[in-house]
Amino acid sequence: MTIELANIGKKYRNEWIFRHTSLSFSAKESYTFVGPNGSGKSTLLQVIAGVLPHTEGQITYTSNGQPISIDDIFRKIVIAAPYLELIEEFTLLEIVEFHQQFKPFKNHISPTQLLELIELAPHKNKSVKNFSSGMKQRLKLGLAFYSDCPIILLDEPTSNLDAQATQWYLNQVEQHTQERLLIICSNQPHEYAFCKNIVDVRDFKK
Ligand SMILES: Nc1ncnc2c1ncn2[C@@H]1O[C@H](COP(=O)(O)OP(=O)(O)OP(=O)(O)O)[C@@H](O)[C@H]1O
Repeated sequence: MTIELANIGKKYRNEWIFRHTSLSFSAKESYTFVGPNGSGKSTLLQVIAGVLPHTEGQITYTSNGQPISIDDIFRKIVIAAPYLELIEEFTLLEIVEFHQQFKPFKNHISPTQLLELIELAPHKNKSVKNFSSGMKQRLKLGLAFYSDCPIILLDEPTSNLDAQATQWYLNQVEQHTQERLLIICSNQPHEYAFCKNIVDVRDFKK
């Protein structure tokens, strides 16, 4: 899958967050959006994910040379981000089962198997509202890494992760993103050191 941004802009009230943004994202490549706090990384990521509308310009998603409509793109993209909430009243197993109805896991992995793989199985009947922030982050990342989607978007992937969980994240990136288009938003070089394409969003502040 590829994504093409042509002259994209996003405005909140009178403020352009980014403008005249033209970028190409290729299949099986990794990209990181960098820039200081408030520079527009998360906004750009959410526009690409289709969860925020853009103000001007055009986004084209293509699979095997065929354009994909915005209505179908959500099945191709998975996003993990601090501001995207989990359903707190659900147990861990219920969340995973719910997620799988919309975005099935790779290799027909079952919800129970997923919990083993992301090392959260002992907590399967616990309400997610009682999870620590690091456990929630591991769950969001696990759902993203194991979903069978060609595009994976990660915002601040190691926020709330301890050193051991950060190493787990780096191992998962290596195992699960080689064949996918990966876009990260980050201010932490250790979470994107492997990434070849760095995009500074300050370049789109005009
Ligand atoms: N719903 C909104 N309404 C108005 N302004 C908003 C809204 N959401 C974000 N912004 C503004 O858009 C700008 C970019 O925010 P964004 O979260 O994209 O930055 P960021 O680069 O991801 O920052 P950080 O590194 O702190 O996560 C900020 O000035 C922010 O205040």
